[in-house]
Amino acid sequence: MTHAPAVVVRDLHVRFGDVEAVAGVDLTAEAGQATALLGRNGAGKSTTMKVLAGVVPPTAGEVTVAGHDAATDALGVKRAVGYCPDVGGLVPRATPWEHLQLSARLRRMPDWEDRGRDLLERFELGDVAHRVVGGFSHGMSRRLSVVLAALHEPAVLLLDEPFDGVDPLGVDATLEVVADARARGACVLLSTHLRDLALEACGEAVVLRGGNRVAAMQAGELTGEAYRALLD
Ligand SMILES: Nc1ncnc2c1ncn2[C@@H]1O[C@H](COP(=O)(O)OP(=O)(O)OP(=O)(O)O)[C@@H](O)[C@H]1O
Repeated sequence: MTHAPAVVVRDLHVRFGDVEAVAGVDLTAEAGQATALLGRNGAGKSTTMKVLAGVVPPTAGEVTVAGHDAATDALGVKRAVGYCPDVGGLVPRATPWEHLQLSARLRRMPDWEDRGRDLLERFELGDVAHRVVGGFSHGMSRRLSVVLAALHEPAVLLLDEPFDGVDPLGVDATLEVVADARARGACVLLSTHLRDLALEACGEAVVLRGGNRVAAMQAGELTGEAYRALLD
């Protein structure tokens, strides 16, 4: 029996006014796989992630996420994914626990509390579970964003710059979340500038440049030299 890949992107274009943020990206990712999205500032990684999360519509091209067409079924896409955006997404006056409550309610999750508590502990946010996030450091906010993306064990986990400003324990907790997601058969896409961590977290790598995919390979093949050559 054949199965459809968890994520299919064909000739994706995203335009914001005069800016073509994504200019013909192709990407396929399977269940149980983790794929790193790499590329210089402005290469189109976050915009591609936003389309995969169902929060920005494709201007042209074909995008299917867990069987849902991003152009016509953005709600279906949102239900299938867990998304850690590159910035924002948190309510400054709410606590981590309230963020979890809201997320669980929106997704009609029964019995989420034990998993929520466990994730907060793994990301060392247990002690601040009832403190408003407005005063959180950048790294603490990033860690909470990963927790929120992972809470409902989504079919497709999208982590946009999850390591940005995060300390080594937070990095380890994030790597563990990626490994757990893969082990239960989820598809993971992770954008980062950190080649070493991309290699550690992911088996596949895709490099974007100027809104185009310039390479797709096994992560192990992405040597420092190869990566630098692809960025130029
Ligand atoms: N809402 C928007 N309006 C106008 N231009 C945008 C918008 N979002 C992104 N862009 C532009 O699209 C291009 C790609 O941006 P994107 O954020 O996807 O890149 P990135 O690879 O994630 O970069 P970084 O590594 O700096 O986060 C950039 O030129 C950016 O300025």
